[in-house]
Amino acid sequence: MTVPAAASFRRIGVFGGAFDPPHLGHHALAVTAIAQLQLDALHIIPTGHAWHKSRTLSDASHRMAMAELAFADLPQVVVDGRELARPGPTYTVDTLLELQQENPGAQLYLLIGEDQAHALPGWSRWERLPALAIICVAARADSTGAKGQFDALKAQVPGLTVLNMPPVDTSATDIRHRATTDQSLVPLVFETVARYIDQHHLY
Ligand SMILES: Nc1ncnc2c1ncn2[C@@H]1O[C@H](COP(=O)(O)OP(=O)(O)OP(=O)(O)O)[C@@H](O)[C@H]1O
Ligand SMILES: O=C(O)c1ccc[n+]([C@@H]2O[C@H](COP(=O)([O-])O)[C@@H](O)[C@H]2O)c1
Repeated sequence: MTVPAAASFRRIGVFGGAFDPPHLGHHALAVTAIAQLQLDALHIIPTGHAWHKSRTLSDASHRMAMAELAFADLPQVVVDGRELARPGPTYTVDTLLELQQENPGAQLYLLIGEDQAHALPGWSRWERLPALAIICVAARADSTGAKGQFDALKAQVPGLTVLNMPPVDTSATDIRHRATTDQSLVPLVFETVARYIDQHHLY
């Protein structure tokens, strides 16, 4: 894969999510993006008011703490709580505009999983996103067979890049279900995160 930005500029990844909890699929995506896109920094951004999710998310403090644990081994990562501090629904376009202002000349890379890639045309002011960041998509193992549609999406989203990573069959939904049914979480999350979930009686 060719790396699209000029080498002299900082390359900043932006990876938002509920992270309720952060799991090995998120971590694999982060590791892949740092290597393939040669990121200088990767902002992990837990979602504030997730207007697009029907369930109530765990408290922001827990999701921040778990994100710190889950990505602790990656020196490029900054766990960034800006969306948690924002009143009202949070939109990615506003986050990218802020990061662009804070980092003049940097190339931003927006990292999303396959499910969100297909939902992209429903995002707030989504047509503005390709001008703000190169959108990079990771395939998901639990996809509903919409893979071929990356081609259709590429036609709609200038610069859309597909990350070269084997799909990781993990979802936070599955982990929360395991927690409520007393199954081990460790194959799907790091031990530190599993311990945190247990200690704080999440899920
Ligand atoms: N296994 C995975 N492989 C690739 N991308 C993933 C994976 N899991 C989540 N993502 C992506 O990470 C981002 C944040 O996801 P999120 O925190 O909602 O996790 P989730 O597992 O999808 O959660 P839930 O099951 O509660 O919907 C989204 O862009 C999502 O597509
Ligand atoms: O900006 C939007 O309209 C928008 C709509 C849906 C999702 N997002 C962002 O996409 C990221 C992943 O979302 P999710 O639901 O998979 O955790 C997270 O940062 C959300 O804020 C953003």
